[in-house]
Amino acid sequence: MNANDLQAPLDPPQPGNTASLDEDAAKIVQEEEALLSRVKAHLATLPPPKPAPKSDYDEQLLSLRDQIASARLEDVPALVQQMERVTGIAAQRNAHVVEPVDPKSPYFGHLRLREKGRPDRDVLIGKTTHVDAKAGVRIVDWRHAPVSQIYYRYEEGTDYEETFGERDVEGTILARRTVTIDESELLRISAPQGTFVRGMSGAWRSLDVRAASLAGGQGVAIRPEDMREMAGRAGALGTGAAFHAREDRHLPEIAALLDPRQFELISKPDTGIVVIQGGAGSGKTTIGVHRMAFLAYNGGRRFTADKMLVVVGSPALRAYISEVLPALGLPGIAVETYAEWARSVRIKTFPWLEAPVEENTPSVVTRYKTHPAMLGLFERRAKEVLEDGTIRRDVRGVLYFWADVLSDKDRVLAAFEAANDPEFPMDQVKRAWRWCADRCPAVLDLDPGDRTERKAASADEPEYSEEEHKRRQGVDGQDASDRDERATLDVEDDSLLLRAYQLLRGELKKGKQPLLYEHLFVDEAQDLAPVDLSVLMHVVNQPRSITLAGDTAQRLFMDSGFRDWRQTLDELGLSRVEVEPLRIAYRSTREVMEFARAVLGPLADPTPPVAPRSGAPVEHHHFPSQGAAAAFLADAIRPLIQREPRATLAILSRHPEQADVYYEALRMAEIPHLRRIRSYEFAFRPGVEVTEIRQVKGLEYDYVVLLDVNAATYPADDESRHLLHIGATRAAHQLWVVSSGAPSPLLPAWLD
Ligand SMILES: Nc1ncnc2c1ncn2[C@@H]1O[C@H](COP(=O)(O)OP(=O)(O)OP(=O)(O)O)[C@@H](O)[C@H]1O
Repeated sequence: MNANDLQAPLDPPQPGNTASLDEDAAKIVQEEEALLSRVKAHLATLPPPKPAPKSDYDEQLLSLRDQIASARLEDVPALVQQMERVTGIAAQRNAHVVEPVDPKSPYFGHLRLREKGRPDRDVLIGKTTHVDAKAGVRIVDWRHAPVSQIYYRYEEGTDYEETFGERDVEGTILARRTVTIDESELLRISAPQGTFVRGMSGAWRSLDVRAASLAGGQGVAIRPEDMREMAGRAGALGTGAAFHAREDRHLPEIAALLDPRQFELISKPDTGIVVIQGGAGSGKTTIGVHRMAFLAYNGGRRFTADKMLVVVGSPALRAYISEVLPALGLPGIAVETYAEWARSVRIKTFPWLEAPVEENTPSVVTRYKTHPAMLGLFERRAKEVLEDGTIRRDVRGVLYFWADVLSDKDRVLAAFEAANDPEFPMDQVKRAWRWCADRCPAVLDLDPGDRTERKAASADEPEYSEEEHKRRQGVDGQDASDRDERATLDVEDDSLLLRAYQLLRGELKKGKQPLLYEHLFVDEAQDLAPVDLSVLMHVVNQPRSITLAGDTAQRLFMDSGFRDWRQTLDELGLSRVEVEPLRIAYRSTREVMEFARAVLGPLADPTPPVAPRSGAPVEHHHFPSQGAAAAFLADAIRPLIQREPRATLAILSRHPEQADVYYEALRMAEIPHLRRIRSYEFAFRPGVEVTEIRQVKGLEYDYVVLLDVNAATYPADDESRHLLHIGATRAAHQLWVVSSGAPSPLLPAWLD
């Protein structure tokens, strides 16, 4: 074969078992089978890949050089990019070998292109690049920009214009198909003409039009949408949708399914801030991690794994995405919750500050410390003290500054009066100020090195009452500051201290080096305060490359200072950054999304999401007591587990005590694979998990039951609305709502 072989029509198709398909569909299947046979035959001729020694990439580079020598012009950029990537990876410590093409699943996309004056050619999209012009096989990594742009942006039958290396190319997409190849077998083809699946017997059949549009959520697994008639009867849990589901329920790697809008966000320029506002299940996490893969591939040595940070909302979400990062070629990326990250950096920055963290911070104090007015005050005061030189420039000076700003009554009151926040009236501000004025000096006294100095400067301290003084001095008259109970930090102080450090001293440090990442992805950003985001933005190297993803409808920390994206971006000085909306809800069915939107009431986005899949109606089951509800659930769950052993079911309550009651009842009913999740230790495998809604943020299940959706548990307030919305949108296929007392007023009237 020569370099032009891919331009020739495909080998005569092997006759497949396509009897039930019409002529056009059969032709498509036969073309794809022939193509796969050719690729398989070629891959079988390759020597088995030798694991390259960790520090030696010469072999891979030599092989790529040989491929380039015999490649066609338009293939050269992909190969050069792969070479750069190998070189870049080799440069990292803990380097990993670039994977060869996996013969079991060599590609997931097929483009047939026609360019002016050239014969037609086939380009396959996969997870790594392999071009063998002689064998007529051209597989290109999905992250390789020009080719992937054609794959993701253009539809079959449309004309395209792209730049390949130095060359502008115009052409037409003759065919654009997404294929599922597993264990070297072609199992599914999605094309504009239809979706064709191969059954167990080897016979191909066409999914009906409705089912064919239901792509989503399960990665390469085949969804048994056409099995829906099996189940979905009212009063039965389970729709049949989880029958063939994946065993592993971590976030899937779904490069094959990305839609043009998602790809647009993933492939945004590597510098700049991309802010994604998308409803539940619209692919925010998916985009964040795929964008990192894209940057790592295209950004050369800048975006190596050790230079990227992912900040997630909970340990559960960290576990959820843990498997996809290595699968995307990103092993070793740090994934942390903000609280853990901030705490550890604060401890490293202020190692001598051994203040315990307060467990019962009043909500007014949280509001005070995370309020944008406080961030503004920190920024203004830092500028002033730096200008007038009234600040110690060492790390201890940062602590003084923090204490001073938080407890300077006049300035604080002026700042909050100017902010004029109706949700934070001045009497609450004063209460919070009192807390700080009380505690900050006690924290300063923890620093033995500075205690003497503190006493000398005591004229600046907030005044203690005589009683407090006595307590501080200890009843025996000795200095008892070491055991002053008020010498605690609130969780929110981590951010304030870190921000104060940045404002006064510049970059945070990792050892002696600046703590700087090249890319930051923040998921669930709506639960971070502007000050948290500000700290994070300043640990990213210039020119900044950041992805912020969040959903205002899923806010859980109502005191966190985040109101909406626009306001938060303005507060961060990012007024010109666009908020990128995502509209397609991939995870949940239309029925689930309708319910989830209804419970939001006035908090819902005026533009409803588009949910392409339809499924079982949401059902409300009302019982007089928790016992009766639990007995009913046990009866519904047992057959579900028998019918669909791969299903995942979440039974979600608002409070842990409620989850305990149902868990105990289901345990006594001997429900198999039952797990009570108390502290984010999710299994990501089939079974029944009983937990609280807060814990499942960001995760997904086939089926969800919301427990005790009673008026007493979910009154008509914002927090209840957000919680119900989050709980409901964990469901991919079916949602039940159970009440065991007077139902919540948030339930839509149409549910009964
Ligand atoms: N283009 C797509 N086609 C099919 N499935 C998709 C697509 N994009 C995302 N998904 C799937 O939709 C589900 C939800 O994605 P993801 O978790 O990224 O959404 P999210 O916006 O972060 O959700 P949440 O806000 O609820 O945490 C996942 O199963 C993901 O694989």
